[in-house]
Amino acid sequence: MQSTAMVKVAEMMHIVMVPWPSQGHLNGILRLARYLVDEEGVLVTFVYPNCLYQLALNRGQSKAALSKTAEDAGANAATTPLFLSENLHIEVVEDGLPLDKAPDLGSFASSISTFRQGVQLLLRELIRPAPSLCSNGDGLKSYTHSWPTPRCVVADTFIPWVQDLADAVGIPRVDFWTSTAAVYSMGSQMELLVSKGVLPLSKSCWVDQDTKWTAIAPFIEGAPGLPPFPVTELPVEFIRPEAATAPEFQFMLNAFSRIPEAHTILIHTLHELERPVIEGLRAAELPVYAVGPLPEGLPFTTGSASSAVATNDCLQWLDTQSPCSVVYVALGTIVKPTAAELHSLALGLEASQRPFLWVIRPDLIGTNQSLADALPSGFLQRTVDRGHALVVPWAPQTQVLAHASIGVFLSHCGWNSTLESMLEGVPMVACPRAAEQRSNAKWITEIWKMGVAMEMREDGSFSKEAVESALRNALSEDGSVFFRKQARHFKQLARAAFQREGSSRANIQHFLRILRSLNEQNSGKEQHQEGSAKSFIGVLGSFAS
Ligand SMILES: O=c1ccn([C@@H]2O[C@H](COP(=O)(O)OP(=O)(O)O[C@H]3O[C@H](CO)[C@@H](O)[C@H](O)[C@H]3O)[C@@H](O)[C@H]2O)c(=O)[nH]1
Repeated sequence: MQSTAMVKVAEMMHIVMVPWPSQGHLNGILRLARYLVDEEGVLVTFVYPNCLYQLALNRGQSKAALSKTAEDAGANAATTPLFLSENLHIEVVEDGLPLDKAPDLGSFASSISTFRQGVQLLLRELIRPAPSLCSNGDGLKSYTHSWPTPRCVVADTFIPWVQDLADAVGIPRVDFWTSTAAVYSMGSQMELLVSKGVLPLSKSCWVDQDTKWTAIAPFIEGAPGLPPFPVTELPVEFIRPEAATAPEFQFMLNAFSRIPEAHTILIHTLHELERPVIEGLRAAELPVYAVGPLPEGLPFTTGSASSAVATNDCLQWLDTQSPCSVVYVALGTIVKPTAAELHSLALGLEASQRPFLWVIRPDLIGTNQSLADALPSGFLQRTVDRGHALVVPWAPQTQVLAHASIGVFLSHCGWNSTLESMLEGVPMVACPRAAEQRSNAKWITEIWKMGVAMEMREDGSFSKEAVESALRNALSEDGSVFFRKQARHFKQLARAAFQREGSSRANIQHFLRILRSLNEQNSGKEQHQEGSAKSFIGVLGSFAS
């Protein structure tokens, strides 16, 4: 006889979630998983790419902390499902990526088949009607509990092949986008821009063919919800001179060209932040829903965020600083400033005469270099040794930003960092380096006006003077009052998103109603029946708001 708990589980909605294997992409979707489980009573099977799992362990997270059961703590991470809570099932899947460095688009492209195969096996396993207790011999374990067939697979926009896997098992793919609606809108135009011959940019568009950042190309028109904008605002991978032959370009083109196949699109943004763009995307018949900024959930969502050493070092040092005085500097998990840029940052920070907490990841320092070698001569003695600064390999960023001593966040404008800064009402100094960060920086500084843009040279590099001047502007008496007021306004909006009447909460509930309705429509039908995807579109239409 089934227990009451088992009966209840059988009635619950089950969703599979697949991130793109990089920290910046993992964080948002993992937060969504936790939210669905904790607040909406959904069962989630979450694919955790092995390279990120190992990275989290290496950064000081104990296996026991990653997995809440004693059995899992001693088991082989690559093959063992981890149970973080009764209703959140983490499945570590081999991704073929190197464990010693953050994966880039290039390395991911070459290892794609390993990850794809792992996800495919998992999906097939989950769709099996009856669970079994033994290993299936493919390195994946079968479940020991009977969760219902997944209703959909939510996957990062960068892994569009999940569409094929979802089609094969007869469930819809839901696209999860980890950046702004604005950049999604730009991406939705990529195929068209290629067919019109606008992209890849012709070499004649470049002032200097060795320069990655400066283009004299036309404005782009027609992106849903966006006014015409200069081509240089497109993500760097779209426009760099070597784009035509770069694997990243084809990779992006492939990802964005499969947008129309997704049954619904969840964007990790806030409706109130990007209303015209979201409305423009909907008018273009893209079923988008803003579902951010998702609250931080799992302790390991930010790598070593809960690593006791990093947390204590940073927070204790921040406790010794005056309110709103400290510059927090962190460039995310991928961006690699050049040696000259590291020097400009160091000297600009020193010249600003403000206390600072600076994250310098180990991979930013040469293999045979020490931290001191990577920085200007005597810099650490003049700053850290005198108690004016702290330099760490990794910081508990969300806790740092929440600390009362933080005055400004000098950031590369990665979207997670931007949302985290917004959630704490911290003004920003924008130092975009790659990907879609130039567009994010524009919104932060020109539209939301919650920070200062650092002046860039034509080739996209920056000087010590640019760092110093941006910090002085942001922290000047007038500047700090103005930017803090703006940042506080967005903090309120961001925090309201998941309150009772909050827009993102309502959007998530709306999305779940669509899935439930699909469930009802399909009840009594075969799970693998062709056409379930089409009926999903029908249901979506009837819910469209
Ligand atoms: O010392 C650190 C440094 C980073 N983080 C966390 O790591 C994440 C970094 O994410 P993000 O700010 O988005 O930067 P990237 O890792 O560089 O993210 C990539 O992915 C993002 C999401 O698509 C894009 O917006 C970026 O441009 C792209 O570089 C954030 O949650 C941070 O809290 C820490 O916890 N501690």
